[in-house]
Amino acid sequence: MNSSVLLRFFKSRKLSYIIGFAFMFAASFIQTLFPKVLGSAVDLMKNNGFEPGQVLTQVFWMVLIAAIVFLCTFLWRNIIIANGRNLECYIREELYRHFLKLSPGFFSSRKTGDLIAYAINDISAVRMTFGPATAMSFNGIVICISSVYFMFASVSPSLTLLTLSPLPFIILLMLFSGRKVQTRFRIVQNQFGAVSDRVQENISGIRVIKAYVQERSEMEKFSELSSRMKQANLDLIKVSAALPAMIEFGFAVCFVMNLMFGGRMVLRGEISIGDFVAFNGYLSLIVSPIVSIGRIVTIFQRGLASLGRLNDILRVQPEITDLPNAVPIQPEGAMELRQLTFYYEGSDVPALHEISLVLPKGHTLGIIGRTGSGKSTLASLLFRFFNVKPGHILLDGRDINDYALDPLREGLGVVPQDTFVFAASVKDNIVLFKDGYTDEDVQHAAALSQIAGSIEAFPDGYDTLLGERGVNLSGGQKQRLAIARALIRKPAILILDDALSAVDAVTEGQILNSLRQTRKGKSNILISHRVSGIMEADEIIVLEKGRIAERGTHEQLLKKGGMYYDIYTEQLEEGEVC
Ligand SMILES: Nc1ncnc2c1ncn2[C@@H]1O[C@H](COP(=O)(O)OP(=O)(O)OP(=O)(O)O)[C@@H](O)[C@H]1O
Repeated sequence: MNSSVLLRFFKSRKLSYIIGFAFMFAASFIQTLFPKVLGSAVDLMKNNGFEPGQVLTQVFWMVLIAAIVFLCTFLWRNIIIANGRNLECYIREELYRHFLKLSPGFFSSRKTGDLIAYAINDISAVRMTFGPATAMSFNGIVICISSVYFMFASVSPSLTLLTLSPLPFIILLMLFSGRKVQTRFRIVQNQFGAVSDRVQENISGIRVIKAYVQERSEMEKFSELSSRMKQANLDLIKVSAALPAMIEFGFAVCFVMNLMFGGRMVLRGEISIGDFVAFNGYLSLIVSPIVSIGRIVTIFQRGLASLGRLNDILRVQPEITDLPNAVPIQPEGAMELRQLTFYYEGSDVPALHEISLVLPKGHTLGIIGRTGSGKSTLASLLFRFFNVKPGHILLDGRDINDYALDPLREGLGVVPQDTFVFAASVKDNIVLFKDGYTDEDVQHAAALSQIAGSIEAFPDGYDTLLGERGVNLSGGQKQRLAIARALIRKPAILILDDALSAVDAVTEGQILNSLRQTRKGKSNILISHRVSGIMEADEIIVLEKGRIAERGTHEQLLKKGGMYYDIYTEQLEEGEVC
């Protein structure tokens, strides 16, 4: 998938790449004409009674060469480097699109920090490889080949061979140290990952750390990680610092050899002084591309490693997708579960076991049960966050797997246990960045969920920023905001997953009252630990270890005197039921 992403990108920008590389070729090649013209000018000046006009012509050529090289370099840099940025943006969007397609199970098995690293570090490494590093390689190859050609063809083959004889050693040395640098660099990167993971985890869990007075021990662990990272960096510097010095030494040997052997050839009249100057110019021209080889190899190694990592991620297939003949319609509100059994991956204990029930359109189902009894699992199966075999969940008589995912989820509304607040305005948090809702719709949804008063007390009302950059909400306020978010969409089936646990009994009553009045003809599934949250439902099921232990209306269940009755009396004594 990923190589085709690269190919698709290159194909879509074929023309600009061809133009960019043409300018780059022109710049690199024309640059190598400069030492030759300089040499000719020196030869002209050396002769007695030289013609100033002839020298001026050479000067003109030199200025023209410099101007063309400047222009071509400016153009190719703009085209190729800009294409690198476009590639980065293209892959990042592909990756993000892919992330959005992946099923929740994928995200629970990966670290957030790792996924962020894909989107930032790896994509940036790929950009460096297929942008600047590729350009530098091409540029360097053209400069080196044409410089060596001119040294060989227009100065002296024997001098070229002699002077460049240290080059293979320099290149071998660079490749050898490059590998060492690469290994040590990988250790630095791993240490960096460990440090940033720790920082991220500690910042997210700062309240737990403080509450359990863990600051000192966390600091000690962090210091150890930080020292390891420092040591890894020092080890890297030992190799990387020696490399440029060794390369410079190698080139110094080349220049000294040119001075010795080239100088002798000038004295013997085998080459002109202008040739000697031109030769020096070519030698200077190839220094920079050859010095860059090590860096380019490192960039390529990193880029290819990152491309491999991205490939692995992009190859992960979303577990939950539309069937080929999926129907693009929203459910209308009737639900039936037939012998629904569900195991989480890797678990041999069913989270739900042979659940059968019917929820007619417009009815309300209450689900109560102890923690871990399977309540939230049932809610997440309705959203197809996990796959269920055909025939076990039916919506309006149609198997849930036959629905296209988007309309299915658009027809459902959920208020999950853990409410997520985006770093955005209150209004955007309610409409979820969708157009098409009026201010009145937003205010109405907020009023129904009993949050309007709190919002209006905020400095900027519905425009108040929430989350990291803005106001922090209490647990109960967050829950009510999430209820407004679900209500505004007027879903055919509304699922409140313990969504009133953080509000007081009076507010809970008010919200349930609003629901009864505004959701006539629509279905609701109320999941709660508290009897008060579900007692008015048309049918209540009591879940116990994934099975339906009891079912009926509130009155029927009380009469039964079973588990529901026990929960009710327990909560009555604790004052949780009015
Ligand atoms: N993603 C998951 N992977 C594996 N097991 C899970 C996962 N989510 C829940 N479980 C397990 O499935 C069982 C049912 O969990 P579920 O969250 O549905 O319970 P619950 O009734 O909603 O609990 P609570 O009232 O505490 O929210 C539990 O044993 C739980 O450990």
